[in-house]
Amino acid sequence: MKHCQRILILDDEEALRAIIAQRLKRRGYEILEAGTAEEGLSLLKDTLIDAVLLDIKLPDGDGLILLPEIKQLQPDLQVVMLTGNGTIESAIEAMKLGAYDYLTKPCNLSELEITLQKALEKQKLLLENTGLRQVVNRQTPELKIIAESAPMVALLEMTRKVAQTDASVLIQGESGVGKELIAQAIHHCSSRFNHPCVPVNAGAIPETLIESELFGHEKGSFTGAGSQKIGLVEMADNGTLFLDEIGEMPLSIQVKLLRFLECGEFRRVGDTRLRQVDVRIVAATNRDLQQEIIHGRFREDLFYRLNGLTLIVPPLRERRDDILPLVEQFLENQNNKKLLHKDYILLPETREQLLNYDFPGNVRELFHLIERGQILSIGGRIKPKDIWGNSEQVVKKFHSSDSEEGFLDIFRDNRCLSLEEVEKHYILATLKRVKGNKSQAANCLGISVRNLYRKLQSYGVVE
Ligand SMILES: Nc1ncnc2c1ncn2[C@@H]1O[C@H](COP(=O)(O)OP(=O)(O)OP(=O)(O)O)[C@@H](O)[C@H]1O
Repeated sequence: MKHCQRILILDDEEALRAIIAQRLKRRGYEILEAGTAEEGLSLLKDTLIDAVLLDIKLPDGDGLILLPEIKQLQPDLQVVMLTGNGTIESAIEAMKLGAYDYLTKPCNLSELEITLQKALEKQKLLLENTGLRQVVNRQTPELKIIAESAPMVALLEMTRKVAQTDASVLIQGESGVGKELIAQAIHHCSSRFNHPCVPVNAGAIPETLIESELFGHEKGSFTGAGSQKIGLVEMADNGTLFLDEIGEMPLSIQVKLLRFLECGEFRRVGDTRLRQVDVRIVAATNRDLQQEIIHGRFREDLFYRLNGLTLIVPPLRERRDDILPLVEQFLENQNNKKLLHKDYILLPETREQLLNYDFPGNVRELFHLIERGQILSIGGRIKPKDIWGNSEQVVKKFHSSDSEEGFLDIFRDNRCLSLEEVEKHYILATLKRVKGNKSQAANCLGISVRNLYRKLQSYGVVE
């Protein structure tokens, strides 16, 4: 998927074009040539160009008049003017109109090469800055992953190995286990670490907007597209694109994503030109994609494309050695951020109960519970009831889920239920218990409110 920079030489002197083209091709640039303004403009309408070498005197036009037209067609590209003696004043005028620099003929090829190189660096910086303004960069400066248990130690070892390759990675695991953290670790340990790691949450973007979020759009390409927008795939150029909750990607977008993954090429919405980027793909899901394929909700060909390497993050209940170190790290972080009272300690019975709890919402639920414990504790000593409410509730929590009124009824007639059905019943019972308060229910379940909404929508409970 490597993208080489493309330069257009727009000059009517064929011999000069040939010399410059030969030199630049040797440096790895892709070169296009045009001898007239008309030819140049027609190329710029169909092909994305990174820089133009533009002669001021053309047989069918003036470079100074052409310059604003070029900039209008492709605002990001850089223009270096070529000028004969006596037209230097025009060249200075061109710089006022937005040209990057000018060179006088006869050209010194080394100088020309350096000028173009600088122009292309500027263009890249401009693109990155636009990207940064548009993306909420959620990368943490120092990535601390707690891994005391044997399964997590093994997973981190695998993560390090996977990071050294450029293969697509699929991270699987229940909600809140730390899939996003592992994705960030892959990026940070890879050779792409000083380029962006851009997250895309397929479940959080409305279906009608996903394509333009991913691939960008041109001004006026649809109602509401008031300005040109660079898509997330372009922002991730040379870095990593993290496709979170890939299982929730609508089928219509899955086709477009597959095409992009196969060749690294895409089109902005409302643009006919093909663009190319070099990105590494890391995807994550808490769904069983094989099941999704069987039910026709996920494309098999996309699954095989994404599934270059698979990492499975185990649920917290299968790696209990991580529970207390995670709590310690959470408390330490909050102290560092000076959010709360300094010395919080877990009473021995609190530790005991945490170690025996099953955490359906995994690490995210653990952190929510500790946060609640901190707020309700007196003098920084976190008791079980600060975390789980009164002791009666605590006992109920540990007896599976009979705190959720009516939940156990679904098992009483020995019905055989899929995990999805059990989850649905549990969620609805929890919602009933908290009298429909969705943020409280999400908190109890250890999932985000957004995630809860999506699940309720899929049950047809909310619109
Ligand atoms: N091993 C770990 N060490 C430290 N913090 C962790 C670890 N695992 C998860 N966390 C923290 O738990 C929270 C949830 O993790 P994360 O968002 O990565 O989970 P996820 O599996 O991507 O969840 P979802 O499926 O809901 O998107 C985050 O605050 C994350 O920093």
